[in-house]
Amino acid sequence: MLDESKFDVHLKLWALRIPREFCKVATKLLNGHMLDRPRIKPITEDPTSEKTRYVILSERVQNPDLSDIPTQNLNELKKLCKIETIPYSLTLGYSYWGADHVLKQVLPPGLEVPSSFETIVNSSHIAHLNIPDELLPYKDVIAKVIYDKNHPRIQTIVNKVGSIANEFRVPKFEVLAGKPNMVTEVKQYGATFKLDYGLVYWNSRLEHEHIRLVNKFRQGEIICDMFSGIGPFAIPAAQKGCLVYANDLNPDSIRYLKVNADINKVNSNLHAYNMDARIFMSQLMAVPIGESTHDASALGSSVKDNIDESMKANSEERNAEQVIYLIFLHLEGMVELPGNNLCNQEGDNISPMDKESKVAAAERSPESCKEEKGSVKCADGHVAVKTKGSKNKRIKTSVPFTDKPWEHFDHVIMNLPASALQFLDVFRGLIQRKYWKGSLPWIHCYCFIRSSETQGSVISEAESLLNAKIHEPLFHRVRDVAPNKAMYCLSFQLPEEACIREDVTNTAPGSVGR
Ligand SMILES: C[S@@+](CC[C@H](N)C(=O)[O-])C[C@H]1O[C@@H](n2cnc3c(N)ncnc32)[C@H](O)[C@@H]1O
Repeated sequence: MLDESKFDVHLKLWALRIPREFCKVATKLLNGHMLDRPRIKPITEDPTSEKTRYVILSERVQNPDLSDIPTQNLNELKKLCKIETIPYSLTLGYSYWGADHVLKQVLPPGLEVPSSFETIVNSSHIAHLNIPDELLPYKDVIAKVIYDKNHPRIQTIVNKVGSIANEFRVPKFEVLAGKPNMVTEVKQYGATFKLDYGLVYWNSRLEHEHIRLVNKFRQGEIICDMFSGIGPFAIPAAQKGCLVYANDLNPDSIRYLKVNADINKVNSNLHAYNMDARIFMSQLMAVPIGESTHDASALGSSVKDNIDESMKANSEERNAEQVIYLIFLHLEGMVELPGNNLCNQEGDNISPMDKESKVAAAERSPESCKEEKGSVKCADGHVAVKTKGSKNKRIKTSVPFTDKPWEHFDHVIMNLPASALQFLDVFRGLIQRKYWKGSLPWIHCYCFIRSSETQGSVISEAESLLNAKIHEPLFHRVRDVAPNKAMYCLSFQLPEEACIREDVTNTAPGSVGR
């Protein structure tokens, strides 16, 4: 327990009682001789009369004859009004002192005082401490003081326990003071994110990176976010008018992603999935039974609309190919085969090829565009995103979504820096030439580079996982995470030799180029 009375400091001062209308002129004449303490007003009420005020004098004014104040100033004031000198006691208690002052007295000398903290963002009510080992015996008192000094802005004080070892990248926290409420709301560039800091990954320091990457996307583009978290890339991309397929292994992240899609009114162009990223990409590229194919034999052409009727007959075969592909990856140790939990948040069938459970734009009446959750879906699959009444910078546009990722997607985001590179082999033979339209996608793969490593070594690793040469890779330094470790974003266009498979019946999927 903290004995708050231990911090009381009693000051014996002098004050001048003056008519209240002379306060302003007295302030000028007594400049430099009034009490000068942070957060304390030197002119205060007179408890005995409404018509007078106390001007509290500085600790330096020791004599009741006021000989410490220049006589000329004092005489000028006396000429203007009647002044009366009275003793004035002031106690500066626990509530007056800042956290730094209090903790310096509480902690043993020589230990650094941890009066600063990080909130998960400025507007958040959660203060996040990183108490070093030598201060752990004092963690409760540190938390109490920081809580008392920052309440009500701060309502929960947490301390990170251990290092992040779990696959969801969620730090463990212990609540040291305040309400054990880890649910908070943060804002980034016009988007609102609700999250439970104890259940999902969140890092405010990535704010600039989120927006940097999203700025590269254009409205109407199709984005696959393999490790989406609660959506700091996915939601702004959807706001911009992209169609986003977002996935995360952590069910809580996907729960909050859906909440955030609702809050930001982008449900109509964001699909959320909860599975391993490898399975997600494979499922995304699985072609549905009965799906008509296009003669898209040449990569690089933008629109192919000659329907190849003969391919329809092969749809069952293609569906079987997707199953073979997953079994193949499983046998290779690349994926866990999906169990019953392979569904998205609404419990839909996992496959994005299931048109019924996805954007049903094509099934709508051709005459009308229907308004739905802040956007307008039209029969031709166009989505017009509204801006009215929303603070968010959503783009008013008409977006020609294909909603057939096996035909085309533009960008893949892979923000799992500790191991995203290892997932690059999922792109081997992922794209079937006969369905694909347009240019090949860009991959944005986050990684850490230690001082012992080079960008060249990262490229070598990526090329060996893709089994293809990467042309014109781009590295962007995101931030330093430790003295000899930095986070980078490696962006490159997926090489054709890595990702294209001609005919799955002849070539075992996933084995392309091995
Ligand atoms: C570093 S966080 C990035 C989250 C978000 N994209 C962001 O920028 O804040 C990595 C995310 O990957 C998820 N994750 C980890 N392993 C995964 C896997 N095998 N498949 C899919 N998601 C995974 C974690 O749950 C976590 O939310």
